[in-house]
Amino acid sequence: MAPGHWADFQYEIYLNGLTGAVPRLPADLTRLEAMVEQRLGPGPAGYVAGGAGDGSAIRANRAALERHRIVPRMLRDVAERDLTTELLGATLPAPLALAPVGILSILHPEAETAAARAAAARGVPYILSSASSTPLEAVAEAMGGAERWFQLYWGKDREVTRSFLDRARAAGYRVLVVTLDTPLLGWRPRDLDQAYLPFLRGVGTANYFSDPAFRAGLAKPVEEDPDAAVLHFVQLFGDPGKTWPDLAFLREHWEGPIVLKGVLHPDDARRAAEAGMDGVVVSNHGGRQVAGSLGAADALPAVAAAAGDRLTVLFDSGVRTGADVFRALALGARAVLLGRPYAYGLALDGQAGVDHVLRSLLAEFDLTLALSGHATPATVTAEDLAPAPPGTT
Ligand SMILES: Cc1cc2nc3c(=O)[nH]c(=O)nc-3n(C[C@H](O)[C@H](O)[C@H](O)COP(=O)(O)O)c2cc1C
Ligand SMILES: CC(C)CC(=O)C(=O)O
Repeated sequence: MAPGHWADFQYEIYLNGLTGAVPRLPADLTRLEAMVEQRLGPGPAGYVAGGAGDGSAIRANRAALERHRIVPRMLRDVAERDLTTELLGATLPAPLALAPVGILSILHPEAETAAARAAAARGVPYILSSASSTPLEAVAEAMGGAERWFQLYWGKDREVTRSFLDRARAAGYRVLVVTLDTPLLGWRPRDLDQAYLPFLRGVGTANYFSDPAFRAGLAKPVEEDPDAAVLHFVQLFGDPGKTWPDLAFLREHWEGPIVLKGVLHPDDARRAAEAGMDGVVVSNHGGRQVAGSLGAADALPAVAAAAGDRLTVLFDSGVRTGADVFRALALGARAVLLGRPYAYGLALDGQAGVDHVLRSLLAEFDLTLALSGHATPATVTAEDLAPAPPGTT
């Protein structure tokens, strides 16, 4: 993708209109959630859309972004735009990666492989979840020559962790994203009320069940006693006993960049830098873990200030539009991770659906950038935002 051409998707859609063809998915990505609710059963749709407790953290994520209004500037030559972004030693076509979203096979049979292919085709990094429905080696192949990022659920069994890191390295993953905010699953009423937990049926366990260290911990092979294997997975999946000094183990066993996901407090960002980490993702896990927690965008400026130039700051939780990408950059992020919207695109139209979501978001971001007076993401700052008047969000 040539720099600055993301907005061409807009013309492509208009030109299709000459033949009467309209896109299969809407240009307004906020409509996807309702479409998925209609298309899939309440179990999978609820699992993806749902959040912790009363859903207040999901609402807080949106409110924290919408509280900031963009202040467009005029006559600043935005004819040639370049969205390329240097991130953790790589050049990305835009300040965007796809967030790790586990168990995608509840949404589409091609699951992570389809999402990885869609991202790779546009040069956007896809962060593969530990809780993938497809083994990491197979997804790496689907990524082709694109950047490979692996998200680690840092569980109780050190040998399994070590084995995951070895496998990820051998499969060409370069960046390790360590998710800190899910040592336990949050209280999620939509799943509880439907007794819907796909892991109990073995969904999302592909990396574990294919892992020699995991298999060594079982009394019988997975194939002979799958229920015992699931139980073992549930027991070792998260580790609420971990503390900051434990990061030394990961630092020792991973040579590439390490990014800690789920950081919301500036002191935690400082500790990440002290532990030799390379970046943080400011995130509240899409409001799925702590009901009542602050909107992730509310945490961004202070974490970015604490990170300074010691850490690369990424952001997710609530990104739905090109304007949201702009806001996150203005608040201090270098790039954003897109979560639920691409999972909805996958659910509705497989790889093509993810492609549609990616191109729509980046076209809208490119246009937002241009129409606000910027030719590159690097010049966007907090000066481009104004607070929404009280009572309007
Ligand atoms: C269905 C679902 C599964 C997720 N699985 C993972 C996961 O396996 N690992 C992880 O670090 N985060 C996971 N997340 C969190 C996302 O990476 C990201 O933080 C979140 O989706 C951002 O919120 P948003 O989608 O509302 O923007 C998951 C989120 C959803 C919705
Ligand atoms: C716990 C996982 C396997 C997936 C996840 O992170 C989530 O559902 O939020």
